[in-house]
Formats: sequence, structure tokens, C-alpha cells
Amino acid sequence: MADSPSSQKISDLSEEEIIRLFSGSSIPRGAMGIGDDCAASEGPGGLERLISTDLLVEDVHFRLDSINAEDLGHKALAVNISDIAAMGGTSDGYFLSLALPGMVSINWLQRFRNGLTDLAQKYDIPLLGGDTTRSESHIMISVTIMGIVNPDSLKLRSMAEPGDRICVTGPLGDSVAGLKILSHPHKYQSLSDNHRKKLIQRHCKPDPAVYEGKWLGQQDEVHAMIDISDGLLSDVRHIAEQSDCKIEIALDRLPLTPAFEAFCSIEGTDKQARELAAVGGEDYQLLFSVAESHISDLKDQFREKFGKPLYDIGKVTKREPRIVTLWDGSPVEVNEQKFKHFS
Ligand SMILES: Nc1ncnc2c1ncn2[C@@H]1O[C@H](COP(=O)(O)OP(=O)(O)O)[C@@H](O)[C@H]1O
Ligand SMILES: Cc1ncc(C[n+]2csc(CCOP(=O)(O)OP(=O)(O)O)c2C)c(N)n1
Ligand SMILES: [Mg+2]
Repeated sequence: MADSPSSQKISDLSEEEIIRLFSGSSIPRGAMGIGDDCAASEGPGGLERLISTDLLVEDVHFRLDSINAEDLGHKALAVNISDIAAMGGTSDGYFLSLALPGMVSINWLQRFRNGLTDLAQKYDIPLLGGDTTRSESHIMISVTIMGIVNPDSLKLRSMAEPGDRICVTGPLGDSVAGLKILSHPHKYQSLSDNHRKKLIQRHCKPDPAVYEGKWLGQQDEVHAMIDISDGLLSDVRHIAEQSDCKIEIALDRLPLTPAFEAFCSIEGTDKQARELAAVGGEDYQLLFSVAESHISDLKDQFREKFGKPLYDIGKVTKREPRIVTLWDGSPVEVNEQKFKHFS
């Protein structure tokens, strides 16, 4: 892009357009840079080294009156662990960078640390370093994570093939419902405490699909994989574009929890519920493509290993990078009012 006049602001650009400003540098042969959940390069003992980073900013990714310190610590690491899982890898170290306003209480920071380190210990991921600085106003948390993966298990967004089925590892929409409850508590007063708690928990304390990602990575018939951070349709589009394939998603097959259905019944139709599940972000389920001939075996083995089902929600067709949403087999438009950082 040529240099723009100084009157143009980055709010005129999409996140993708901003990333494109920084892309295009040459990287070593065999390595992989911008464009997937992690960068990958040759690592120790013939393994691939994976690296990824994500930034959480107060009032963009979280509000201090909506998430407690422990959950925020957990979430900051969980979203990064999820990126390693989406490549079929195993996390083996992380860095933590913090920008903190001076008025943050020591107690808050200790509880943030507890949430973070509990999750790190659960998956045996050591903290290797980071950076700490003062911020004039907002809290910013950046985690950089490293992982390893056997080259044969590496799953990229570009690996889907026509004829594959599209699957997800769990229900969608709970996180966006949790966020809406936190943002407008009075609107959802009729929801039971149990449902409300579940949805808020799924928003504030996402559970990365660590073992599922590693196992799916080891399955040769699983082709492309990504984690759902931006929202199902947005992340399906990443696979469609990078694999140069058309992908059909059957909205009526999206897995929903009883809590999410109860939430949606307060103000919408069944179709609106599925639209929300298709665009709401931060689910951190894994989305992958698998050869159709293998899907039945894969579902059986997955259920045996993890005690829960895989959900088959669509298919990959011809080489034409776009997505189509279906309702009862017929194409329907979805209003994609997805979360946008800029324009
Ligand atoms: N400022 C940046 N400079 C270089 N690469 C970036 C920048 N921001 C994002 N990327 C890269 O662009 C790709 C897409 O980013 P993103 O959508 O944030 O991925 P994810 O959902 O996995 O976090 C990733 O490969 C990421 O590393
Ligand atoms: C206060 C607040 N507003 C809005 C959201 C919703 N939200 C923030 S980021 C995001 C999508 C994912 O964020 P991004 O930084 O793009 O993650 P990445 O794709 O890089 O993993 C969503 C749905 C939120 N969690 N909290
Ligand atoms: Mg990112």
C-alpha cells in the first residue's frame, strides 16, 4: 500500500488490512510466518517449533467490572494455549508482558497471577520471561507462547480439501451469550442462575481444547485446523480462503448448550440463536476438516477417548474461496455483525 494522506485513520482499515501492512517479509525456507494460528519453523530433534502471541487490552477484550482477576489470568494464557492446540501441538513455555496503571492493587495482581499459574501448572507450561511497564490508563496483557509438534501432525488453515467434512469439538455461542449477560444484566433477569453462571463462566474462563488438538493433529485424515476466536463463520472463512475451497456450513447442525438455548429464547427465534452461535466469538473450540471416508471412525474414536461427541456441521466443496450458510439445506444470508477491532 502506498503511503496514505495523514488525514486517513486506521479506523478506516480492517484488522486484515492493518496486518497486510506488515506482511511480505521473506522468511527461511521450510518456515511459516504470518497467516496461521502460530508461526512454525524447524525446532529441536526434528520437531516443528511453534510460536504465537495474543494481546488482551482493558475495555477491548475485558472490563474490570465484568471479569475477576483470577479468570483474566486464566483467559490470557488459555487463548494462547488454544493457538498451539489448533496447530496439533503441545505448549512448552510462555512469556508474559504487562502494562499496568499504578493504581492496580497488589491483591488484584496476585489473584491474576494465581489464575494464570494454575492453568500453566495444569498443563506444565513454564513461564520463561516477559516485560513489565507502566501504563497511563489501561491494563494490557500480552502472552507469547511456544510449542512443539511433530511435522506429520502439523495442521494448517490451508490444508482443507474438497470432499472433507467440517467439524467442531464442542458447542458454540456460550461465550458471546456470557458477554451479553455481563454487558446488559437487567435484560436477562429471567434466565436461571445455573444457566447464567454457565454462560458467564464460558466467557470468562474458556477451556482450551489441549488434548483434543494434540490427538486430532495425530490423525492423518484430519486436514485443516483452526481455533474459533473471532467467531465460527469468520474462522471458517480463514480456512476457505487459505485452502482455496468453498465451505458450506449447516446452521441447523450447530451444537448449542441448553443454557445458550435458554438465553436465546428470551429474545429471538431458533434461527437467530444459530446465527448468534455462528458469529459470536471467543468459543475456543477447534474447527477442522476431515476426509469424509474417515468421519464415522473419527467420531467413534473421539467419543471413546474424550467421552464427548464431535459435531459435523458442514462440508468442503470446490476450489472457490467462499463460504455458504445453509438452513434446512437451502442457502441463507447471515448478518455478520462480528466483533471488529477497527472499521
Ligand atoms: N501486527 C502484526 N504484525 C505481524 N503479524 C501479525 C500482526 N497481527 C497479527 N499478525 C498475524 O496475522 C495472522 C492472523 O492474526 P489473528 O487473526 O490475530 O490470528 P489468531 O486468531 O490466531 O490470533 C497471525 O498469523 C498473526 O500472527
Ligand atoms: C469488553 C469486551 N468487549 C468485546 C468483547 C468481544 N471480543 C473481544 S476480542 C474478540 C474476538 C477475538 O479477539 P482478537 O483480539 O481478534 O483475538 P485473536 O483472533 O487475535 O485470537 C471478541 C469477540 C469482549 N470480550 N470484551
Ligand atoms: Mg491474534
